[in-house]
Amino acid sequence: MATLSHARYGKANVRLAKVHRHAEDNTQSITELTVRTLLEGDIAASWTAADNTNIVATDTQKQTIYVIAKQHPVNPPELFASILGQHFLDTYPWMTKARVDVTVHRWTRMEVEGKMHPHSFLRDGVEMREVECEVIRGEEIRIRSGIKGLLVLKSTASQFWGYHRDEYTRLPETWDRILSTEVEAGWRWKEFENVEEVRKEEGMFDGAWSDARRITLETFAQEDSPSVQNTMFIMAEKILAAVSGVEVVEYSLPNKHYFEIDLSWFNGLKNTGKDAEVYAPQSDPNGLIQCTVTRKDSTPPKL
Ligand SMILES: O=c1[nH]c(=O)c2[nH]c(=O)[nH]c2[nH]1
Repeated sequence: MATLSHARYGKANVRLAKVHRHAEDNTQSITELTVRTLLEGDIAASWTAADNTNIVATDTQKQTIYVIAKQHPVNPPELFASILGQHFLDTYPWMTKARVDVTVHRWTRMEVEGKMHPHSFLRDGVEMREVECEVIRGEEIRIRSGIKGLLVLKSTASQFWGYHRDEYTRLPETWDRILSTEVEAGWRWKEFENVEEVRKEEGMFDGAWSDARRITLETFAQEDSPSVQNTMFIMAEKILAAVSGVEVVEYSLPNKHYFEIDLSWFNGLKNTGKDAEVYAPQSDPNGLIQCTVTRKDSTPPKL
């Protein structure tokens, strides 16, 4: 006989935008989100016995997302995710865990004739702010925040040498190369007792996001990088030093290679080493370098 060992379900890719009207200065702002909810609890009978009694339809979950977004703040996304997750547990006593993932899309205020425009925005890049949140009945609230899709490149001050060499090695050592990556960074918060505790600490979520983003960009730009590995570790160390509520920092960085092109076949044209100017950007394959950096002596949170 087979057993259902795990089941959860919900609505993914729920898109919503909320307009904030600021009466004081007659400006508006907008927050655009993609939300995913996943519920767990006493729901197995739907899978194993075709009994939907305890199934809160995924359509109901979607409608709930809209209603909660109307009734509560959607910023910071960590608080919105906690409120939504707690709502599902409060409303449906047979549910034991609500997982809520929120992606915030960029809308940056337009500058028009040298002034910030009151209600017009532009999408300046595909970078996203990410939140994963688990609200568990009788336990704590777990939150992981992050950045995705932040594409960066530096045209020098990146090296890679001293690595293991054997009969499979073709890569030449380099003391000057292009370095490019699409930043995926995440930070796991200490656990929160309840939504009230998340609300109390509301201000630190935006602060952590802007610190992590600033540290990532500054370190990338300023360090003469000996490897992606070392650069990402320094970024993570700095974030842990800057943001006290964070216990773990994770990075996942693709190494988006830019190959030198040997043009010596063309009348001895020099285009390698210190003469390199024209490069071939590679879409694949790419290096992929990941790390988890934990505050010393801390118990890492579970999410
Ligand atoms: O920063 C790097 N780390 C590596 O592990 C690696 N491997 C590689 O081929 N190039 C690079 N660059």
